[in-house]
Amino acid sequence: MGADHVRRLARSVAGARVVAVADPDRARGEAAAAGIEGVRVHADALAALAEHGVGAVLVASPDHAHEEALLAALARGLPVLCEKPLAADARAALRVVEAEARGGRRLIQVGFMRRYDTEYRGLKALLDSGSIGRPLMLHCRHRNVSSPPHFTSAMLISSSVSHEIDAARWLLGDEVTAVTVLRPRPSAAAPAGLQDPQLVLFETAGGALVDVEIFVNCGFGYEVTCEAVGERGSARIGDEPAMVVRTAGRALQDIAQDYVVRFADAYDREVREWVAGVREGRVAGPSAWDGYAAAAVAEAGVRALADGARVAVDLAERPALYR
Ligand SMILES: NC(=O)C1=CN([C@@H]2O[C@H](COP(=O)(O)OP(=O)(O)OC[C@H]3O[C@@H](n4cnc5c(N)ncnc54)[C@H](O)[C@@H]3O)[C@@H](O)[C@H]2O)C=CC1
Ligand SMILES: O=C1[C@@H](O)[C@H](O)[C@@H](O)[C@H](O)[C@H]1O
Repeated sequence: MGADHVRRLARSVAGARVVAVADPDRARGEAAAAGIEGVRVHADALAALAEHGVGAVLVASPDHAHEEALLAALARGLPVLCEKPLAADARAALRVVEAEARGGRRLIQVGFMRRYDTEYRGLKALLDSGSIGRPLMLHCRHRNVSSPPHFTSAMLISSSVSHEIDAARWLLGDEVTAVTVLRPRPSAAAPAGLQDPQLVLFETAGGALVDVEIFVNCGFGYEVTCEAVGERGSARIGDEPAMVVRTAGRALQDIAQDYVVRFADAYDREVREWVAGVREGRVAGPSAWDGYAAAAVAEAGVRALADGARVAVDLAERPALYR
C-alpha cells in the first residue's frame, strides 16, 4: 500500500513531492523510491520525519507501527494521512486521539478510502436525500482472493471489517453500539486455524442493523458490495464495475483481484483531496476520532468472535475537537 501511495504522490497527484521514504526493509524502501528524483530512503521512520523539507506524512506501515509514527508526526505539527486502522487496538487509537486533542487542531486523516469511492458517495447522497426513506439495514459483502501470511482471525475484523465499520457509521450517521459474530465452518482454502469466513452483525444507536460477510480467502476475486434497505426502497453498489462481454453463448465479466484495482479511483481522490487540503492548511476526511470509533467497534467484534456472544461497544467520551 505504501509503495502504491508513493507512486501516486510522485506521479499522479498535483502539488506534492516525495522527499523521503522509510522502510526497515531497505530493499522495499529502495524499490518504492526507484525512479523518483531526490528521494532519500531511510530504515527508520522517525529519521524520515526529521528530513529537511517534510511538510506532511503518509503512514502505510503495518498496523502496530502506526501509533509511534502518528505521535511523532503530531509532536512535529505535521499533517498525516494514516492508512486504516488508525492503530493496532482501541487503547492505542485513543492515545492518538488524546494526543491530537491536546494539540487543539486536527492533523490526522485516516485512510478509509471508501468515503472517496464514487459509488459509496452516490449511496451516501441517496441516503442523505431521504428518497428511500429512513435506512433500516445495510447488507455488506467483503471478499478478498487470499489473505497475507500474517493475517489472524481477529484481523478479519480489525483490519478488513474496519472498512465496513467506518462506512456504516458514515452512511448512517449513527454509532455502532453492539457486535455479534457468527462463525460458519472455515473454508478449506483458508490457512489452518484461520476463522474465515465470518458473519458480523452490528447494531446502531438509532436501531439500524448492519450485516457483513467477511471472507478473505474466497479465491475468485475482490468483491465489496453494500445494499442499503430503507423504508421506501433499497439501493445496492459494487456489483457491476466491469464491462460485460456476451459471446459464444456466455456473458463474461472480469472480477477485480484486489483493492488496488477496485478502489484505484478512490485512493487517487483521497490522496488528491488530502494534498489539496494540506496546502490550504486544513485536514478533513475521516478523523482520528473516526479511527478510534472504528477501533472500539472492532475490539468489541474481536471479543464477540472469541466469546460467541453479543458484545456492547465501549466508546470513550468524544473530545470537543471532534464534535
Ligand atoms: N486502505 C486500504 O484499502 C488498505 C490499507 N492497508 C493498510 O496499509 C498498511 C500497510 O499494509 P500492507 O501494505 O498490506 O503491508 P505490507 O506488509 O505489504 O507492507 C508494510 C511495509 O511496511 C514496512 N514497515 C514495517 N515496519 C515499519 C515501520 N515502523 N515504519 C515504516 N515501514 C515499516 C515493512 O517492511 C513493509 O515493507 C496497513 O496498516 C494496512 O492495514 C493495506 C491494504 C489496503
Ligand atoms: O484494507 C485492506 C486490507 O488491509 C485488508 O486486509 C483487506 O481485507 C481489505 O479489503 C483492504 O481494503
